[in-house]
Amino acid sequence: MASLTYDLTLAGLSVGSAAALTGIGLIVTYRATGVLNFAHGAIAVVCAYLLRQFTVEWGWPLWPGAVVTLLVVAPSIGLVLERFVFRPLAVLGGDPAQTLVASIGVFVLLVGGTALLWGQGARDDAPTLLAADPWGQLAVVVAVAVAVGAVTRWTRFGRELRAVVDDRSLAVLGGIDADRVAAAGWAFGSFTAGLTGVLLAPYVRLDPYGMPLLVMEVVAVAVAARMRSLPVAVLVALGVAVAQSQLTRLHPSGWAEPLLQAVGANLFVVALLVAALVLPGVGDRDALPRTATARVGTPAGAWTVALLLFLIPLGFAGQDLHTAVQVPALGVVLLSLVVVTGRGGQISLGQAAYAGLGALFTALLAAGRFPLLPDLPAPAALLVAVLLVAPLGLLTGWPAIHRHGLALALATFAVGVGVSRFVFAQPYATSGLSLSRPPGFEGDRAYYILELGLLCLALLATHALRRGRTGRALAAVRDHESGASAAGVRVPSLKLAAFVTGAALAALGGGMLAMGVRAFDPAAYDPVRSLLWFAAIVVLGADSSLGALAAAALLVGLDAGTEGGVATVVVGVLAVLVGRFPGGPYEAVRTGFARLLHGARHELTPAGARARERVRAGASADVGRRGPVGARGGARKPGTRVGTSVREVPGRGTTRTQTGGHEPDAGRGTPAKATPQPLGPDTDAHVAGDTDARTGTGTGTGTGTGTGTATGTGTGTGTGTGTGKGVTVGTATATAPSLRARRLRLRYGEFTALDDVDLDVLPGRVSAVVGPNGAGKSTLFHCLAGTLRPDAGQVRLGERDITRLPAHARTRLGIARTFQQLAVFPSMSVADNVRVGAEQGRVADPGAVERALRLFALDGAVRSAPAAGLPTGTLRRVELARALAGSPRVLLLDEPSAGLDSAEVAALTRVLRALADDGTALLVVEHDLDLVAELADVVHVMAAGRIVTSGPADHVLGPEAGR
Ligand SMILES: Nc1ncnc2c1ncn2[C@@H]1O[C@H](COP(=O)(O)OP(=O)(O)OP(=O)(O)O)[C@@H](O)[C@H]1O
Repeated sequence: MASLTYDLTLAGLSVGSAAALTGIGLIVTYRATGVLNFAHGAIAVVCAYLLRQFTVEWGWPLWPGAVVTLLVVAPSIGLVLERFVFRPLAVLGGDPAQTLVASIGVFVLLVGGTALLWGQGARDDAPTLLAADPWGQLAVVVAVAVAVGAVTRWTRFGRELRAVVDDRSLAVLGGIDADRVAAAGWAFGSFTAGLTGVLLAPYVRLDPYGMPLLVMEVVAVAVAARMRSLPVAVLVALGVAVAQSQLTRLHPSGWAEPLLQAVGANLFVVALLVAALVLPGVGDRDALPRTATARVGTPAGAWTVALLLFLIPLGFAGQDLHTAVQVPALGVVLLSLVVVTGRGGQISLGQAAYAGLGALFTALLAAGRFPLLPDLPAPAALLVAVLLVAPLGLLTGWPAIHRHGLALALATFAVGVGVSRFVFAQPYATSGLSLSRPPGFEGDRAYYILELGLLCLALLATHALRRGRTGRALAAVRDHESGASAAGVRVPSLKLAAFVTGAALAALGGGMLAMGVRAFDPAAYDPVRSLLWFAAIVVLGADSSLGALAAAALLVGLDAGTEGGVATVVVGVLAVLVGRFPGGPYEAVRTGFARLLHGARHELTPAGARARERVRAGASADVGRRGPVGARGGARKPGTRVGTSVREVPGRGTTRTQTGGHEPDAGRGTPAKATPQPLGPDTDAHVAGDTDARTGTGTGTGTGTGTGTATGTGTGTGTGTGTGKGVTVGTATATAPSLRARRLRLRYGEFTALDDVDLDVLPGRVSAVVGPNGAGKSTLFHCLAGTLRPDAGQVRLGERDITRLPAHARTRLGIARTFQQLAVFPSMSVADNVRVGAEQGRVADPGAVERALRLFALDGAVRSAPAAGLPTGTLRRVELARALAGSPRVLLLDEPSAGLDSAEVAALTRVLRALADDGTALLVVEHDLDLVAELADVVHVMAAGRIVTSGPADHVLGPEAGR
């Protein structure tokens, strides 16, 4: 027994050494470049094939072949990738999601290239570099780990590496050549990949698809080491491998046997699931790159052309028709990615799992082998399978609630690999499950027609989900998750819904694929497919149903028309390039054609860009018009309010009176509304008018006060003489509640950021929080907005305790917010940005969109321009309009003047003041003391996590402030 233990340990150490090498390579590349190299396994396979080519095919001696493979080819692959794929991306801004897509592209490209060059079949004659005896391999691992540790710790290069890892931009400013460090990281990472490949190849099947996946399964080792510690990676690799080896000794009988066997054979997959789903996410950064999810405009007539192209196969016969049967089915699978990735912005590298489950369940149900369910006719089996798989979408949907970017990629990849190993690779699934087509549709032509029908249904479902309220909410989540949450979108449930719908569509497509070939083939739903499909949908227009159809046709057609692997290579090349072209490949092709045909780019400028240009022109004119208002407004004395109004809202029993001030130089300003806007019948609306928000020129009377009376029934009258302050934004809700914080405490580790903070944000008042950097202002703001939960204390809205409510729920109660860093939805038009706020806000008020647009002068050409690329001042207005469109009762503004010029600040001040006059409770966190003095009724000064002073602005800031 002792010797068996010893032998199994040795076997485990041998596998563990290869895993440790992979872990070391992944960590070093990640540390040097910030990229988790998904192509690591593919590089390993390329090197293994190359060594075999040198030695077996060309008859080279082993060691020269190994030296060329490992010391020349492998590092060169890394250098080429760094120079031509990842360095250009770093130059463009180093978006981690873009590099993730590129590394998946490299994976797909290398796997496809390997299949093209060496065929798709497995080889079992790979040369053995080191004997199965693990000691040699272990020695290599230890030597590599020690060398990396020594270089990192004691050499100049190591210091440079650490500097780049800490802060790349700072390191570059300090004179360090970050590209050289990255190149070295890539070269070393590729060397370890090559070494893993040639060491593993003799002991596993050398094939283009299976082996890269096998190598990538051990990414768990690097994740468990938090992409940081080499000793932890080596220990985890060896530990898991030895445990996996020892598990083969256990032979329990009964139900546990297959489970234990599956776990024993796939302990690295279990480790991957734990590392990706249970441990905190690594590299938890943003979602997908914009180019990956950019809405691709559909050229006129494209759907007609697509329809005709999809009808062409009806004229095919024989093998061609049989092949064509795969296209609609794959189209349905890819539509699932349009929902999840294209519209929802969620990375999903596990979609093949859902397609495979759909196929497997359909086959099992039709064969009467599904537990507890009777055998069903094929159509019913497909339907039930879809219903059963849909909730399993939570497997990836749940991790997506808290994970983004790389962490979500790993989680979904882990689920895909887990399902593949623990479900698809089990005897019941691999023992040849056949599947018949529905009666009446047995022939390929008839079945193709049935598929077209199902594809149309899937297109309709996708269309419904991408249009309207849900579609806008999904796009908002994709564009800016916190912004969406602040607008009131229920982000977690929407993500779950996207993944569940995606799983259902994938299951439908998977079942159709299986019926097409009349069998369940586990290889057709391999996790590598997930990567290929994801890359295909990203490069061919993620947020485009037409793109999904094109991708399906491309994947099936290219492989059928040429050699297997060509489609993979094409998709890989496109995915590698996707980050290089702003707007994605379509835009690049379109621009290229435009240049070729007309020699001028603008001639084919899409409508959105044209609108943007119009808007830019308009925006500058607009700012010009605002100039005088800003200049005048900025000079107003503190403590005085101009443009006073008296409003009565009998219906609500509210009377607020503000007496006006003196405007010393208002003569240059905007003429006031002589007659304040009567309130409409909808007295609940906060945003009722926009009389002169956009006018900034003219002659005023210099001084004066305005009065206005409005009734809740809309019959109000008003009189006024102007000072130019006449922004009327609607009526206050008489019952507008206060937002109150009591004894808020929050610690970041040992550091106390909030220490017993009390704060009241009252209706009709502007409260401001000021203080030095690090005082705790933002932390307090986040506690009020719901993005942070205090350790102790309470936040109340009126009588309601909202301390534990998330941000979107607070928005729906009427607490809107804006962000210091703009949080607009760049792919959406200005009007749609505002519409999201109206649809998800406190009250669904269809008129609120137009009112908010008018109030912020966004109702001209700018309304239909995509938000991406608009000037900061315009985007601030968009964000405010979105916040107001939800009819908030409390408005929280985090440094609202950031990025605005003085004219824009003055215009903003006017609108905010009017909102407060209208009954909204405003809280402003602001560094600009002039603005605070101009605007705030009450100022709270924070220092070291406490509110140290509170009072009227001129008391707290001094009478000179704001002059
Ligand atoms: N996530 C965090 N982890 C640890 N410390 C944090 C975190 N966020 C903020 N802090 C620290 O808490 C303190 C308060 O930060 P906060 O951002 O609330 O201050 P602030 O007054 O808004 O500063 P600024 O005006 O510079 O934005 C600071 O010392 C900051 O370094």
